Amino acid sequence: MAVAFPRARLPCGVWPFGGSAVGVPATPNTTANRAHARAGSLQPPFAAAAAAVTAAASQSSARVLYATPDLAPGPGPSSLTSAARARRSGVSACRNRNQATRRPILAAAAPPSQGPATAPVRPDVTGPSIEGSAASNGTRPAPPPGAASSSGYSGYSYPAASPASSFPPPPSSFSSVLPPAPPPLTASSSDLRLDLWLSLLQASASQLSAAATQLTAAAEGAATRLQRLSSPPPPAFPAGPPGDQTLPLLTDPLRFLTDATARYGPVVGLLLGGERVALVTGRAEARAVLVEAAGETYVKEGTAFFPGSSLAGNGLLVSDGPVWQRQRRLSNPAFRRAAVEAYAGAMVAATEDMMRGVWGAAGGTRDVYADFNELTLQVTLEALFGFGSAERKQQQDGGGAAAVAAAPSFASSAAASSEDAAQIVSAVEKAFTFFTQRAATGFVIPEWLPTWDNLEFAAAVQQLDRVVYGMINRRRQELAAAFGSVVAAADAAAAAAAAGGGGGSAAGAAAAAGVPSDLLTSLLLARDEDGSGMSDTALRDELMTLLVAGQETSAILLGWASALLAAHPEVQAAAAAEVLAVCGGPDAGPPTPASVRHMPYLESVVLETLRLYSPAYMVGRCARRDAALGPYVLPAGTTVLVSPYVMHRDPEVWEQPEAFRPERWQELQNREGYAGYMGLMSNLGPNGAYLPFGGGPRNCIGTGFAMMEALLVLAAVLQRYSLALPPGGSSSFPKPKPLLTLRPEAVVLRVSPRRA
Ligand code: HEM
Repeated sequence: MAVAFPRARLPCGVWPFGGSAVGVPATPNTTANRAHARAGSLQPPFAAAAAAVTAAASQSSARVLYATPDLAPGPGPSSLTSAARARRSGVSACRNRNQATRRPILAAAAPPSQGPATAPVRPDVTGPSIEGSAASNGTRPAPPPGAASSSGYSGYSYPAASPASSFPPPPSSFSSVLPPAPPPLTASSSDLRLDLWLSLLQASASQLSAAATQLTAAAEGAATRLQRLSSPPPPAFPAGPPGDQTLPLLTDPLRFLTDATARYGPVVGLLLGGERVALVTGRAEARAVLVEAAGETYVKEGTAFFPGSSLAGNGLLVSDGPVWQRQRRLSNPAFRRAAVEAYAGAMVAATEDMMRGVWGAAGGTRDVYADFNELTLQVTLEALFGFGSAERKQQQDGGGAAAVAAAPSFASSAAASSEDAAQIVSAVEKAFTFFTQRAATGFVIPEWLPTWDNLEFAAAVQQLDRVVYGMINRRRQELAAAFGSVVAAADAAAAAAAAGGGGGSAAGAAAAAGVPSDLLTSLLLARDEDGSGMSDTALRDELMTLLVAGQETSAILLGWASALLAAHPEVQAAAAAEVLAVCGGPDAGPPTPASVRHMPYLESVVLETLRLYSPAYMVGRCARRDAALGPYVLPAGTTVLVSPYVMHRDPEVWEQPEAFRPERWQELQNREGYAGYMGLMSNLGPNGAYLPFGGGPRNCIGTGFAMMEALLVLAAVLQRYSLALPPGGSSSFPKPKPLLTLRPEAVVLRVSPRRA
């Protein structure tokens, strides 16, 4: 049973990296500004006024609408930690304004005691949470007395794989209960919208007094922003263009970033929507922000233009502090080389599907960016949830009933997967369309506002939640059936990983027992030093984060790489010659993780593509305290935007910065020496100005995955096809469209099959 993926182009895109060119941010750490953040982003000075007006509704409904415990109705004060109590009572002014936009859970419509809501709600709202670290640090309600006890085993840990592991150990308490299976979705989407709408109204009505307080605070925040528009910058703030720069930035982000840097230097002081922003493009300064003072001074929380979303919840991209540390530590093993190589089959299979299917034996003119969007969605869904893996395994094993009987879990997953995949694909398509439209308008309308788009988006997120929680539940049962219990499965996986067996990964060990070896399994089996694992909520948030962070970025990389290869036939010829020499001609077997290791030129093509067209063209942080940056002082609350796009084209660092010259990477390697691309990217590059995957502790966890995918897909394509720009010369080269990410508008190429 083949999993059907939509043929339509996915207009995907969420800017997971902060620093979008859209929106008016809020300075963190004040209630007023958090309210403003929820009020969304408008052009100044309207933003300030809008913030004041909308803050009331935001605050009035937030407690009921969002599952973040300090905002949502949860257990009574006695069951909260002191931090959570403080936040509820408004004592802490510093809690993440982003989080407030992330969990539009309409708990008011159907409190847990009333049984299943028409619109399903997340288990952490209706039932007990099992998130150890979060519960203990106050970001989630603790499990109620009598909840199933802790998974309660310990004694092993995964070796450190990233700077994240140097952080202090996690909190030790952890309790585990399975959430109830999410109820089936019975209502139509218009019923859902009606319910959502009523919930919002109810919530607003019941929270008016809180709204009054917040309105005052929002008005103060708005006044501060308005005042900034007419006051001089603070002392020692970096120089920059006078006045609010929102409009020039929105008009042409890439030109604005480049020109501002050329004119004002490595740190530019900006006012954007009344917010103080420092644009950082100097090597030393970027290192200070992303590496040296990361976490201590520069954090994600409070970063302007970083609205967060209920889709990705409180996953790795947006969390900070102990929650992030723990999640990163638990997730790292799933992204080690052996684990990533296990997805190579999915990457090659998706490429072959694309070439056999829409490219065909005759080739033709295609928007390959659209094709790559489908391809990377297929790969991501297989890597995350195993969709399609059962079918492929059957084919690889010779197909037929014997193969299925030998892997009963695969078979049952396959049966469920087609339905689940269809639902996920349709929900993801809706959600990503929502993000793209939101970015394209230049406004960030807060997700809690009951607009038609928001309601559609909320319904899509709920659809995703229902399917994902259902899959988590099923996978727990599969693991328990195969190993006796989930705890035993995690123990077996840890033993296999320690011994280097099962492919050296938790998922590999699970696969040996007939359970799908995907990221869901890996994350489900991940255990911290105290033996605790991820709650279902944390699992869901990480899975959605990986989907959001990994799918479109990879499609963008493939799109730009193909365009550059088509525009530079000599580079394409050299890369294709390397691929054909290593793998053989179009009729030979496809590339593998082992074979792409022998393709240094193709690797250089990918690195050079990422230099010129870094999908994450800005990454954002917030100074959580007054910070000295070179000769400047950034007041607490300043948003810092580091721009890989500008740094990657710095003429002081890169010879002929605008030229596409893959050879430069071999020259660099010979001159400086580095151990493969991972070594190269670990420290902002050998010249301190290369950061397509970020840098420091918050670097991209999916770097290896993305590089492996790019190399395998491009090698498979070059083995079978040649690429050419359509007639029109350089004018047919795709235009960059800097929205949330630096995507191409379209990559229309002529794809022609190679002769054997
Ligand atoms: C070409 C593809 C990709 C690019 C250019 C890219 C780029 C980045 C960058 C620049 C960051 C750092 C953001 C910051 O510092 O604020 C980041 C973080 C992240 N990326 Fe990627 N990424 C890619 C693919 C992937 C893939 C395939 C996955 C997962 C399957 C992934 C998952 C993540 C996650 C979870 C984070 C947050 C890490 C943390 O804060 O601990 N990315 N990515």
